[in-house]
Amino acid sequence: MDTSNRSEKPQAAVLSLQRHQLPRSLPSEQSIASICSPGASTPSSIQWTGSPWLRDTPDTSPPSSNAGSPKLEPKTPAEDSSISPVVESLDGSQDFGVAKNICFVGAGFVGGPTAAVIAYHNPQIIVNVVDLNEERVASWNSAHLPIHEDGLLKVVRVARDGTVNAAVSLSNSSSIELKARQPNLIFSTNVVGAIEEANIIFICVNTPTKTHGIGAGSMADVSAVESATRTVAKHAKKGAIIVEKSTVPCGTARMIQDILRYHRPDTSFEVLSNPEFLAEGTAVENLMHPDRILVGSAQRLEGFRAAAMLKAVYAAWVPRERIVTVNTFSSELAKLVANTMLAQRISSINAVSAMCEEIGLGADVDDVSLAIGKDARLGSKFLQAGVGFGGSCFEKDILNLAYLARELHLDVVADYWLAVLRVNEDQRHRFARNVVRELNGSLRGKKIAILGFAFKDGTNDTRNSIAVHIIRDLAVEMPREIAIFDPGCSSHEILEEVEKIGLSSSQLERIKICSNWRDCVQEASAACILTQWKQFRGRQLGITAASSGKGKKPVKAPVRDWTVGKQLTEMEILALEENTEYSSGTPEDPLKRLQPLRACPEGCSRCGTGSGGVNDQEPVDWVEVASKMQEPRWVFDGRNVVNRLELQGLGFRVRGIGKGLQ
Ligand SMILES: NC(=O)C1=CN([C@@H]2O[C@H](COP(=O)(O)OP(=O)(O)OC[C@H]3O[C@@H](n4cnc5c(N)ncnc54)[C@H](O)[C@@H]3O)[C@@H](O)[C@H]2O)C=CC1
Ligand SMILES: O=C(O)[C@H]1O[C@H](OP(=O)(O)OP(=O)(O)OC[C@H]2O[C@@H](n3ccc(=O)[nH]c3=O)[C@H](O)[C@@H]2O)[C@H](O)[C@@H](O)[C@@H]1O
Repeated sequence: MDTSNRSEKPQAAVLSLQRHQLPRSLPSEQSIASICSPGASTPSSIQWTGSPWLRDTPDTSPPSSNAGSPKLEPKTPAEDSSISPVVESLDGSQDFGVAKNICFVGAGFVGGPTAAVIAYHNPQIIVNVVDLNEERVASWNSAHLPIHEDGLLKVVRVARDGTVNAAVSLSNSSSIELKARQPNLIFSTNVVGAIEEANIIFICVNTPTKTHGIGAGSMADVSAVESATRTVAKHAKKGAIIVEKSTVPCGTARMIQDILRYHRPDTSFEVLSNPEFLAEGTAVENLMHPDRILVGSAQRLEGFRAAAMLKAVYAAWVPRERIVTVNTFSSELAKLVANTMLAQRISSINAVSAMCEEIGLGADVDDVSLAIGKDARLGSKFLQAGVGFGGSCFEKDILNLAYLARELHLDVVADYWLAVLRVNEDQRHRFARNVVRELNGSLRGKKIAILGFAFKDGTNDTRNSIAVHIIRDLAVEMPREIAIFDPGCSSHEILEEVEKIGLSSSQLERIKICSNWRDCVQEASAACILTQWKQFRGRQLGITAASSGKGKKPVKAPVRDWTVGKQLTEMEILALEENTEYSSGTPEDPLKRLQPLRACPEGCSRCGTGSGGVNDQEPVDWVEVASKMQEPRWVFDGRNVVNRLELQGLGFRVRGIGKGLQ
């Protein structure tokens, strides 16, 4: 990587960057400086190729043509975060308007569930969720949602389909009436129509890492945000509030504002940052009980008003003290930092796991996690060692944060964040190397079973799964077969990801996707557990082994006299469902208020496979696995989910993560 241009950067720009005052213009071809730290070893996939904020010639092009990261501007005194406490005093019940119609642009993993939960708790607000992807929208409108998340179907059914009148008999022989609820959640491809109606528009589109051009492999591609914003700019009604929900580089709210001004110079819009912190697999739980809701606004009266209006939407179910308001840049930065620091904990414990394995002498990373997690300053979460973190966000957000650091000439800081990724990459390679090494250095003629493809349990999301990286490493060894089974992902989702990793045709044809664990392990020499699905712990092994530990939180609804004839909130109805005795109904619908499930078209390919296209849910029977696998029956437990001693008792050789051999 060429670093020679660094000294040619305009000194004024450098100084202003140090004061967080970034020039607004984009780089010309000639002035693009490589920002790779001299001598720094970055992962091979990460190349610092451009500096989108540094250009000494004025940018005269319309904002809509600016590709790549947004531009940052000097803060005005009014935007100083020190005055943000003002927002805390605005509670939305004051004269700032009340949202009646909300639009989500982007019905993905975040847009769909977030819109559904907002609609669920705000029956008086119409929530439109729009997407360009017709198939996805059709799926949201069916009984088979495109996303597999616990509890999501019920939330969607209540808001999308409405409910029927219901009566509940209480144990004190009184009863209460639950009035029917009208539908208020609509999924469609009518992007323009929904934008035109909305008071609040959430932009919730994808922001992957750029794959080509300046900043390829490191910088966030905000082109979908730009494109959605252009549509919003053309069609939003006067006074609509635009909310940036996607995870974006610092300064994107300003870019959105620029696009809005360009298309609608005579109308002023407020842009808020409201990043999402849900984790896949626990999306509904996280949305129902968020640790915090973060709202970033411009630090002026209109910004505070807009923030207050958004706060009022969340306050329908989130305690006000959990709704944090800051300035827009802090909010954008906080999201990237949160993900990076969560990933950093995983890399830290995975680095320890590598040491445990090398030390030998029985050092066990799970013991270390347990011991350090008891320290209240460290806490016990995100200390589960494993085969590394996957998913669509951690890697891209770390790259995004490191890119910003590099832009700010903070090379040591950038390298510090990138080390989190380097450890993660190394953890995956180490795992694959160990498989090959334990199988005598060659996989030729051998079958390898992959148990788990989703990047974590509880989701059908296969994007950037850890499995796919390990499969690539193993495929190079030309095994007879690599068989993959995941209880949460459909075969086409798995195949789509596998096809992206650039395997040769002879490597690809050795990969087989199975719909149950029996076929997967049949005649395999080794089984690799790559996702922490509870089914993999096995029938014999109980449910006490390390797991993702998602307990259902008790519903904290205010206790009051149920018989008072006021319409109950959904939180209160949830509490009622948990606390009343009922003689009929189903666990999902104890009060019998749901509308019948929407009928599928004849021959629906997803009927019978569960709501998320889910495969065989039967727990793995390790006794049976032992009879099906071939010697030497290796189990490489990349998630430390099985009971090693019990499996060894069944004749398996077991290698976990961070388990020093005794
Ligand atoms: N997946 C996750 O768990 C989390 C994701 N995020 C962030 O949220 C954002 C969205 O992520 P996902 O929902 O996972 O992405 P996704 O890819 O599942 O969904 C994005 C959707 O936006 C649609 N879209 C793109 N351009 C559009 C346009 N102009 N008009 C209408 N629809 C359009 C796409 O068709 C797609 O369905 C990203 O910035 C991500 O980093 C934040 C927190 C959690
Ligand atoms: O911005 C995002 O997309 C989201 O990214 C993560 O959520 P997510 O990636 O869905 O799932 P996590 O539970 O964070 O798991 C990420 C990866 O880390 C792994 N992990 C997690 C925890 C742990 O202790 N060890 C570990 O290896 C998981 O198996 C998984 O592969 C964050 O947890 C969310 O707060 C954030 O909103």
